[in-house]
Amino acid sequence: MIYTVTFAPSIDYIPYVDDFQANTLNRAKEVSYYPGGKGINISRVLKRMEVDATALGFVGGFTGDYIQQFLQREQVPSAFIQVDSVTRINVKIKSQQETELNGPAPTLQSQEIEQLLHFLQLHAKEDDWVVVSGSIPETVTNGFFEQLQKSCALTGAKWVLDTSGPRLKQLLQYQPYFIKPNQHELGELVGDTIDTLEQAVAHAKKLTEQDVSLVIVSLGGEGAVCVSSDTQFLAKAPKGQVVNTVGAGDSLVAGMIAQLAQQQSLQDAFCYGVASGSATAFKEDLCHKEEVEKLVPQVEIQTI
Ligand SMILES: Nc1ncnc2c1ncn2[C@@H]1O[C@H](COP(=O)(O)OP(=O)(O)O)[C@@H](O)[C@H]1O
Ligand SMILES: O=P(O)(O)OC[C@H]1O[C@](O)(COP(=O)(O)O)[C@@H](O)[C@@H]1O
Repeated sequence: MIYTVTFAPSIDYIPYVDDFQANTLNRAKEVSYYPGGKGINISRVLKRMEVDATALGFVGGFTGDYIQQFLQREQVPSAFIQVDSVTRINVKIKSQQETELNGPAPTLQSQEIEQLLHFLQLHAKEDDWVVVSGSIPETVTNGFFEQLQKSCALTGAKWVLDTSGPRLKQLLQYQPYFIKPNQHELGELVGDTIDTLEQAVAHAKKLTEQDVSLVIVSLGGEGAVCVSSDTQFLAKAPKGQVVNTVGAGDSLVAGMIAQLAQQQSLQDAFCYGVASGSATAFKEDLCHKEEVEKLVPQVEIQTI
């Protein structure tokens, strides 16, 4: 079983606007509302790939109800903890460019966080995966991750971290199996600007020498690099008409884990992950299995 943890779910509100301008009234020609937050996106993609996964996290208010109903309709298994605060709405304006405005993560009470930890300690067993993705509220202390690491070490479950900012740096000491920063997030993590592939690979390599087994750096339309202690791959992304890149990174993570959990090789899993990211970038909502499989042969993988 794969458990996705979204501390800060969202409704992704997507207005499509011709020629968006700041400081004036804009009118959207169309809008969409999707359940969002990185772990929730990963769970939705895994469901479409016919891989067992349960979405965990914290939801509240009318927005939380919307997310739960949406996931139920798609038959995405979930076991959310209900909280008092209203789940955030993240705005993703699609115009000539994409402009995003994400709300803050919720403030969680210590007993709510404990409830999640107990669930994971009870359920995550050997060969299971715990994927912690997206913003992490400040009230979720490092102690949570220390306990999660201990529990995974005891059971043989793997835990994965896809977050950004200072928390990514702080949490590496708890040795997630893999991380997936994008180019910008890797730069923030290592305190350097990443302008070239060589820089991305060199920094990723250093990270694998410290706390992480695997580092995937996603490079948007360029593809991604995958670095472990003994392998280095570059995958060039397929070319296509980009419609909406929200959730592309989450789809990459979902595709990789889906394959790794089915004992596929790292190279095949990475290729499938990159195809999944691109399949999502080429449509409005998240990718489906058939779309991913059509793109797999177009991903150019090379050992670097
Ligand atoms: N313009 C694009 N064309 C083709 N594939 C894309 C494009 N943008 C993203 N992708 C795919 O999605 C993956 C993740 O995208 P990226 O934007 O790097 O992640 P994030 O959403 O986490 O910032 C890329 O590695 C690539 O496979
Ligand atoms: O928790 P954060 O970092 O604010 O990110 C949440 C946002 O990221 C998303 O999960 C999309 O992530 P990616 O584009 O990186 O795959 C949205 O659904 C959500 O609005």
